[in-house]
Amino acid sequence: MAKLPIRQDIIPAGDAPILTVDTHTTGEPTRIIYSGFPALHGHTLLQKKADAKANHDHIRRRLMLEPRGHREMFGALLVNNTELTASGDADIGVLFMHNEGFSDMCGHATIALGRFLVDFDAEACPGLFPGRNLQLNKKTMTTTVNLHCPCGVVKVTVPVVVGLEGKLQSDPGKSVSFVSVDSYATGLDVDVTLPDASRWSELGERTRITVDFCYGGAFYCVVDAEELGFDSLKSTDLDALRRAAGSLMDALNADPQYRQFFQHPTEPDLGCLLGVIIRDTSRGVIPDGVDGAELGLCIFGDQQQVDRSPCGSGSAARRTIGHTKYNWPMEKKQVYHSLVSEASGRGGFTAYVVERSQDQGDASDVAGERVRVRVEGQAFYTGFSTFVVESADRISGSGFML
Ligand SMILES: O=C(O)[C@H]1NCC[C@@H]1O
Repeated sequence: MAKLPIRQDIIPAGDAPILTVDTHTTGEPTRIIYSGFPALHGHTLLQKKADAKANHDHIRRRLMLEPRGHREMFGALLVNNTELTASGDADIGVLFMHNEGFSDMCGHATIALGRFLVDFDAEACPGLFPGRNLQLNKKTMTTTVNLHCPCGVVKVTVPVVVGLEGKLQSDPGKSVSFVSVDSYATGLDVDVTLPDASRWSELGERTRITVDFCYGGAFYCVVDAEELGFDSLKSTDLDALRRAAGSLMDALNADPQYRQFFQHPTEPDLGCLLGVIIRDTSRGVIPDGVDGAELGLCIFGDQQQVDRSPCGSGSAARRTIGHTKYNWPMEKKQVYHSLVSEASGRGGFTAYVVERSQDQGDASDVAGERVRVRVEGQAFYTGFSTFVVESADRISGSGFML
């Protein structure tokens, strides 16, 4: 363990110290775990995810929840050997985690990982990404990393400069981008009936609302703020929005008739509704060089975690809705703002369709064609940590959330 600033032999309780690099992407944290997490059993990334859930969830809780984290923390565990790194289809794997479990795609974390996977010092992280062989595109001054996420391979493009000793370093002043897996709408203008137990006060007397469902590496229910009974996203009580999103999620998960809108065509394990994205198309600062903007709020997971970023996988899903429902031209660049980027005028995610997917799969389970969406955003380093649990500490080993 690195030299500690205290005169104390920290005797970790069983587990090795865990080393992380902390980042934020438009305010949304990503705690990148690069050393100390127990080796995961299984050949495939999804098998390793199942092992992490079954046998090491206490460590997820330790790193995501208090006192080391908080209810809005997000994490990314690097996995340097998966079935796709073995086949050469990916460079390195990742498992995403948050305050109540693991998720299958995360765009804001992917943007942060793009920088870290270019920047990390191989000597400080022995064994991490052993096959790292970054190719420099001198014309665009970028390099790419093929990231194996649970949803599939995501191609990450990182602007770089040639830094110390001629090694590539990410350029903190430019946006990292990624091209996500096939994105497609699964339901447009779907009527949802809300049972009394799943209604919220802002609905008034209404018992039905109309929503869209879309996949952008994770499944989302996308709905306008007004449809939920809120006049906008700007001056609204975040807890009221959290309650409404939680009630809507409960109603969608409880009623089998809606299951069709978030079933994965090939991997049952990926068939879950990650969150609700509340849209306010009346707002959104339009930066130079883009065609449109909208404000949104991604509320995800069973604990209604609130994404501070515009949500990368959600931006891919929403841009796909623009393509499918509103027939936007593929090259139309839309900026997706969160409350943080709207307030600061910086950090919106730009998304546009780069291609129609070659394999349109089984058209019966989608509400429009499958497309590939590029999402761009900026991430920054915020800290570097060594996390331990002292052997006498009987409180914090598995985290807690009040
Ligand atoms: O940016 C994203 O895609 C993620 N942010 C939190 C919830 C989503 O997974």
